[in-house]
Amino acid sequence: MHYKQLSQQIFKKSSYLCVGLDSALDKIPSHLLKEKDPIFEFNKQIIDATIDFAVAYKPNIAFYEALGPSGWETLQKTIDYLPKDVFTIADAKRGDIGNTSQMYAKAFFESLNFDSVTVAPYMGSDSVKPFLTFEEKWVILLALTSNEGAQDFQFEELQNGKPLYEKVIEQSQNWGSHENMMYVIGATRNEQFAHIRQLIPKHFLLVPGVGAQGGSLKEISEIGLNKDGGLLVNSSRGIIYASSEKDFAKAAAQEARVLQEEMKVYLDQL
Ligand SMILES: O=C(O)c1cc(=O)[nH]c(=O)n1[C@@H]1O[C@H](COP(=O)(O)O)[C@@H](O)[C@H]1O
Repeated sequence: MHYKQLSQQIFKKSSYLCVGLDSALDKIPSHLLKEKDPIFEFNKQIIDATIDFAVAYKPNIAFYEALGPSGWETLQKTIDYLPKDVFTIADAKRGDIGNTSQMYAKAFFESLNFDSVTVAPYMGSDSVKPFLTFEEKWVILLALTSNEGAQDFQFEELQNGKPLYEKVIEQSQNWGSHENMMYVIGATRNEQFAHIRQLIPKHFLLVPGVGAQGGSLKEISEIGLNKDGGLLVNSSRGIIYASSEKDFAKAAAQEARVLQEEMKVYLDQL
């Protein structure tokens, strides 16, 4: 998907919500377990219920890999089920020496036909660039993550006084452009958010960590939105596990609607 198409979808739906499909057999409602493919049935109902409120979907690949070969089938069915006008993110956090990254890119962009994949920057430019050679496909580079362990390396101060995550952002900018690269910035990082936005005013930011991890949609939106939208805010557990009963899809729709309605307020202020 092109930058412009994504931006148009955001204004059409008045939403920059990404629904995280972190779907696990021990978390989905028990009545679905009798289905042939319980996770696909769950995803299908979640997608149907939330599609009016979301512009992107992000299956976290770990949840599918954990199921073995059938998990990959479920993932493929889920991605095929999603309408073509939503932005799809393979949350796989990949990155390796060049020829291996090339294969990861083929797996997610050609075989599964995702629009984007999350990539770790640790191995440097030659591990990321192979992902950037595919038309209309995106790299979403981990920059400043939402988890506690982000303190271990990402905030490490370099000789020039800047934190490591800032170097990642600055150095990676010439690997691609704002039309094929996004950055992951955790919603729990609002103290750093304004400065990051200054460094990369045009890039889309994928922001996980609202809902279950406690990030504030208001603060992130006020700082992070730009004239093209510029944000994809993810919630996984807060939406998909809003209820563990038969009404789970309705409850997911309600959670997604609440986020979308708040997003509309911020978009209308642009
Ligand atoms: O790359 C990600 O999506 C990601 C980066 C990050 O810094 N923090 C983070 O939580 N995530 C992912 O975003 C999702 C967050 O899920 P919830 O906390 O349930 O909304 C999970 O799939 C995480 O793997």
